[in-house]
Amino acid sequence: MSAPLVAARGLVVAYGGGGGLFARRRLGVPVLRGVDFAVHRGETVGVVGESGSGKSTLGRALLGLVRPVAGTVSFDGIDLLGLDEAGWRPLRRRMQMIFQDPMSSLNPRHTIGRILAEPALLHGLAPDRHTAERIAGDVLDRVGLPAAAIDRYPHELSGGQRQRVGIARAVVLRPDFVLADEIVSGLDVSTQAQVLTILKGLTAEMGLAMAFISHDLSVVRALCDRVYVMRAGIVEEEGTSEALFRTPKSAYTRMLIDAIPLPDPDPGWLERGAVSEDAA
Ligand SMILES: Nc1ncnc2c1ncn2[C@@H]1O[C@H](COP(=O)(O)OP(=O)(O)OP(=O)(O)O)[C@@H](O)[C@H]1O
Repeated sequence: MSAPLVAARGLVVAYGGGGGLFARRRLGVPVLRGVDFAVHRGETVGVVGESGSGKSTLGRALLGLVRPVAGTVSFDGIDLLGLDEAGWRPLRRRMQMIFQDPMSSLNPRHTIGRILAEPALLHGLAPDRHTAERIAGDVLDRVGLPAAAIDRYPHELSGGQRQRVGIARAVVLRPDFVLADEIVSGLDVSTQAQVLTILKGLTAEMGLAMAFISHDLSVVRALCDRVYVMRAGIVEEEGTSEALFRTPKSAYTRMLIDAIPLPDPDPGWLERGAVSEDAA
């Protein structure tokens, strides 16, 4: 297999060091305790595990938002831990995040058009405002929102529509890698299916790599090529979705799978999720 696009090796993260002279000595118990992780180009990788197992911390470390005390993180072969601000600049466009709560990550005073057009201008994907607005319109259309949404504000949209904007804002920059952390957990099941269908289509179309953090194993099963199971800061098990859900190796993974409320009788739900759009 080709070299991974995103890779972490021996990752150790501990919170609570604070500042001060003896900060290093005061590091708390590690939240990640030697994690190896990789996402290849075009691959959607799930990260599951019980609350507090370190999923979000792993995601933050991959984007350089927390600094590990040991281990390495690389993106497209570049050692992220050795980068200064100038080194990060060209990478910021290429690594994007979709947040759980788009309401708190979208500027409430900006229209959807501005929220989408500004990053395109800022990162030089559009030479002028007119082109940026056209790009914004195209992306809105791609996530199934009507053209009129361009003049709306985040609070004027439904939760599902806002999450489509969150996805649009991530992909408008044509990134190589997207981190999605619990992005559908606040939505009802049918809206979840619509949002995930859009995401699945976009990753396939754009050849996007994605790390998809979720506590919902049935969603991960339907969406992800490969899965990491986290437990108390380590990778308990890793495998293709097919193998891991069919024949889990560890008792912990089996327990998580057994805890899925009802076995999905219809594995095709994700493909058909976009049938009833809430885009109006
Ligand atoms: N900023 C922080 N400062 C201190 N401790 C933190 C911080 N962020 C997370 N933690 C702790 O690190 C551990 C792992 O948290 P993390 O959010 O990575 O887990 P998670 O698997 O994503 O959990 P959840 O599914 O509940 O979001 C938890 O014990 C949490 O309390």
